[in-house]
Amino acid sequence: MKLAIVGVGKLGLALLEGVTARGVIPAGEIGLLDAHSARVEEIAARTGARVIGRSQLAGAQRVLVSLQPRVFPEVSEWLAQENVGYISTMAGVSISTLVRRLGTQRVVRVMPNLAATIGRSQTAITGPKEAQDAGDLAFAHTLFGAVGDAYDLPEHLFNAFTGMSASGPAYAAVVAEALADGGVRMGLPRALANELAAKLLVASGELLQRRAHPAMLKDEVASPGGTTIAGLAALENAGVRGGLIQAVIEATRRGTELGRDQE
Ligand SMILES: NC(=O)C1=CN([C@@H]2O[C@H](COP(=O)(O)OP(=O)(O)OC[C@H]3O[C@@H](n4cnc5c(N)ncnc54)[C@H](OP(=O)(O)O)[C@@H]3O)[C@@H](O)[C@H]2O)C=CC1
Ligand SMILES: O=C(O)[C@@H]1CCC=N1
Repeated sequence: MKLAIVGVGKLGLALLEGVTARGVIPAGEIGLLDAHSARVEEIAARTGARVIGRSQLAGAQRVLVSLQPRVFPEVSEWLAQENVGYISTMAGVSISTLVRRLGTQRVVRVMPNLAATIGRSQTAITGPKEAQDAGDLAFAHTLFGAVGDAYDLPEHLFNAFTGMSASGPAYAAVVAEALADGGVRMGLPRALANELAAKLLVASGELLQRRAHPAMLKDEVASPGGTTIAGLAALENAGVRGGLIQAVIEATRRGTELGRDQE
């Protein structure tokens, strides 16, 4: 078994779908372990991966830990195996905590996001020299490179990356929902407003990638004395920029707290 995924929840499933769709690892070489046995049986049947139990973990070359941080202390008792490399997606959980609880230096800390399911995650990766020497870091780069962009990131920036990029799809969802609400408030049908909001976020993201700075796109859209600048002035009055900045600050702080809880 090349990879065991422990915790096949929202992120574990997104990664499994992204990885199997791209054929990085044959589905039959992936084991799935989760608390919800019926759900994971269905996922296994759909993807070609197989359900495994705790006793089969030792047969995995690498284990992807995609559990909530709060369950890690208890779970690490049976998760720890010899000659296995670990890759953790858990927000806030540091390399030193992973090493201590898993009893090995072969640990890689990653931070992807839900866009892995469509091959567009942005994933931060870090790990100690032992993980590099054992090929675990290279494996993580291959895995996450297949489901989006993979970045080497120093560990001290992981919580910031988490608070911005991993939490980011939720912020984008709130922006989309609020824009659609505005459209509905002004008379657009709900289904059309939701569709427009999602598509304009996708298209705006692509336009932003072709510009050196987000302000360039804003300035191109806003005609002097026109509609957009009236809307932008309202956003400034409402403190939307400050709200988004604060969201990243608070999410980053929460990552630090989650890490402290594990010490
Ligand atoms: N969701 C996201 O967008 C992202 C999440 N992450 C990180 O990834 C991790 C997983 O997140 P997410 O997928 O959202 O979480 P979920 O809660 O959706 O998934 C965790 C899964 O693990 C199961 N589980 C709980 N306890 C055990 C156990 N003892 N043995 C086996 N399985 C168990 C859960 O079951 P049950 O529901 O019964 O608890 C659930 O199915 C977190 O640490 C999070 O910080 C990182 C980046 C993005
Ligand atoms: O909200 C969380 O804690 C996880 C980590 C980043 C995205 N979801």
